[in-house]
Amino acid sequence: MSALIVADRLRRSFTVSHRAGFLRRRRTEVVAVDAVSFTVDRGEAVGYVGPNGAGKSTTIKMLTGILTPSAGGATVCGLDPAKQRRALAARIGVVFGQRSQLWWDLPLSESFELLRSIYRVPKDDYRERLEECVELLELTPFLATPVRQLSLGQRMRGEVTAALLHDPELLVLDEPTIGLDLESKERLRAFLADLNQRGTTLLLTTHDLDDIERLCGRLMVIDHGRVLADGPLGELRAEVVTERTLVVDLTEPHPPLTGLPGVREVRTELDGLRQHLVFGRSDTTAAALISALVDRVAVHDVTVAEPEIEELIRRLYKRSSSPDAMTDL
Ligand SMILES: Nc1ncnc2c1ncn2[C@@H]1O[C@H](COP(=O)(O)OP(=O)(O)OP(=O)(O)O)[C@@H](O)[C@H]1O
Repeated sequence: MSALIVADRLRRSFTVSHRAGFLRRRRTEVVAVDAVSFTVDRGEAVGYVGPNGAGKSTTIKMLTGILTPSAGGATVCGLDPAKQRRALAARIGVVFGQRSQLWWDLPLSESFELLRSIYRVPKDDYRERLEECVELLELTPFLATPVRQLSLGQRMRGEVTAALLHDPELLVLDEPTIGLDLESKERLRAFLADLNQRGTTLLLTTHDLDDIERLCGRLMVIDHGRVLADGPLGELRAEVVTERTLVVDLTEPHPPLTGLPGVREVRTELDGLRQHLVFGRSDTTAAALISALVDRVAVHDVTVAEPEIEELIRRLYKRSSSPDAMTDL
């Protein structure tokens, strides 16, 4: 696999001035992104997450050539975003949830037509791609509607189409599902997952962790301008989540199922009809526990409960702010 994005000690600071007395102002430096390095291979789908002000948008802006790094550098599609912004624009698609690349007073279809000529997309290629987006994102009912009259969900489907008309290798999305209702979110996620399956690389920032669960094979967690964790969701889970819970539904109520090997805690519900067995990841496996269980009781159903992704990220932050905190997870 070849690297499509290489960030090499990317840094960006801003000088902000604030009042420091009656007439005095003081200037301070805010480091938004602090020597961030990573690579993204062709075909990956990477979620870039972190709390407000972590440095996500600033990173994305540097990777797309909107902002120049204060130090370090990046290569995207083999180009330097800061120096070759126009050439890069022809190779990547960018969707900012909060900003539009469409013309507000024009019908959606005319915005697409304008973008076609700006990007000099050959007519046949354009028609083919547009038809595909129109079908998959169900744009037909509002193609003739001026953009200002579209709902947020309709506009976002239009934005994604606009970003794909020139067949980019990489699609960068900043909060693509923000403000959308559940159905629109799901439709957009399904479309993006399919696009990635067919080879388009995705890099997205999001606060909606269902986006990550659904779309991203890899998660990068950033805070205070630094990458705290980087890896597949499953691996990050295994790193910081030391306990799992087997939820067991029995065919009839039973006293707490204590004494099973590796089980640290038992909680019961419904008079013991449902039991939560908390076990150490390194002490036993769900499979071993289930086979020990069926020897003792009649089991109706089992599920393994993983902590929510929000909890996972909270633990990653906690781990980075205090390495000793791992012991009490
Ligand atoms: N143009 C700017 N001038 C001054 N400070 C800025 C500027 N842009 C960003 N910052 C600061 O840099 C830091 C990182 O901001 P950034 O927008 O990259 O974070 P973010 O992770 O995208 O946050 P959010 O999730 O809220 O969008 C913040 O402290 C922010 O206030």
